[in-house]
Amino acid sequence: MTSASLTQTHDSIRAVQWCGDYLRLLDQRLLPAEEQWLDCHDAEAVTQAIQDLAVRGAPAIGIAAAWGVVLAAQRGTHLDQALAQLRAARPTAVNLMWALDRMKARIDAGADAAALEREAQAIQDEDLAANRHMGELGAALIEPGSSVMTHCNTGSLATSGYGTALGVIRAGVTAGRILHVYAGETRPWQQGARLTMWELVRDGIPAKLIADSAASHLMKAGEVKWVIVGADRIAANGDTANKIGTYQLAIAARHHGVKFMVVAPSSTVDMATASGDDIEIELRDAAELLSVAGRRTVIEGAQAWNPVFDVTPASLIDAIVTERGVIEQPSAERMRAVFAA
Ligand SMILES: CSC[C@H]1O[C@H](OP(=O)(O)O)[C@H](O)[C@@H]1O
Repeated sequence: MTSASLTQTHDSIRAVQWCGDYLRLLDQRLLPAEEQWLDCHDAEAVTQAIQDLAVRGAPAIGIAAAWGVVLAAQRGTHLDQALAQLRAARPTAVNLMWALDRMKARIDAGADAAALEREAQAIQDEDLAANRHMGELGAALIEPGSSVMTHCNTGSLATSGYGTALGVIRAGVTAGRILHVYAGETRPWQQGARLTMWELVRDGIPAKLIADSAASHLMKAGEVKWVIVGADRIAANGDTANKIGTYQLAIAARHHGVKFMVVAPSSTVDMATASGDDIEIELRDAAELLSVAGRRTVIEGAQAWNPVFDVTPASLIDAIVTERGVIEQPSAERMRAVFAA
């Protein structure tokens, strides 16, 4: 592990950086206390970084995995083995499988390490372009002068840059449509508190952190017009898997007349999965709930259940924004109209 000072600021933070023969990741386990870079020299190290959440966020783990395949090709590692290891790193975010399928197609077509490097770079570049386009599309839905709420971290750290839901927020702030942001802390890993607030404060975007359990109270007070979230997998009928706690935000939003927006690139859409019932939900170590910052906070002997995603039914979503356009009141038919092969 090496440390380096951040050379970029604001939405140009690039947390996943290809350095020619190794992959450099801004270690998200340590933010905001420390800005340290983790250098991965082989596919095993990339797999480990994904499993341990040094790199996280659906698009970012897909991009990192693509670079992991390049490292395997450069080092002459058995490619099928590297692909299998990377694919098994995390189960819910389909961007991981999407990126590996794309790399596998190039391998099957006879691509060498240089050609695979070009493919991984294309995956990374396309994600940035998609984020910027989604930012414009999503921001246009928001009434000028609004406050919004977000959950987890969907910004530059979770993508190739700019962000999905946080990209809409960035574009909305720039356009004067969003005046204020509320970020849920996102227990237990605190992506909202540690990462989203880090990005918002660095950008100078007016924002307040709230406890996850304050969300309904905030909505009842009429403080927010939209809840804007990312996604890890969107099924063919529009059901959306995202960070645990998203489902209860969608229920509360509908109850209080607050609009609910999902923002994700088309690489997050899984038309082979019929509905949210078919999405595998990642269960992580109970220790993530039983401790805070590595310090045990719950009595020894206590058990915990730690699903890290949940599924929001399409019926609770007002708009799904991808780089291909906006799907309002999503349904299987409306999804098919945009994503049918
Ligand atoms: C831009 S998608 C980010 C997405 O990733 C999060 O999960 P994790 O931090 O566990 O990788 C979460 O579901 C976010 O919405």
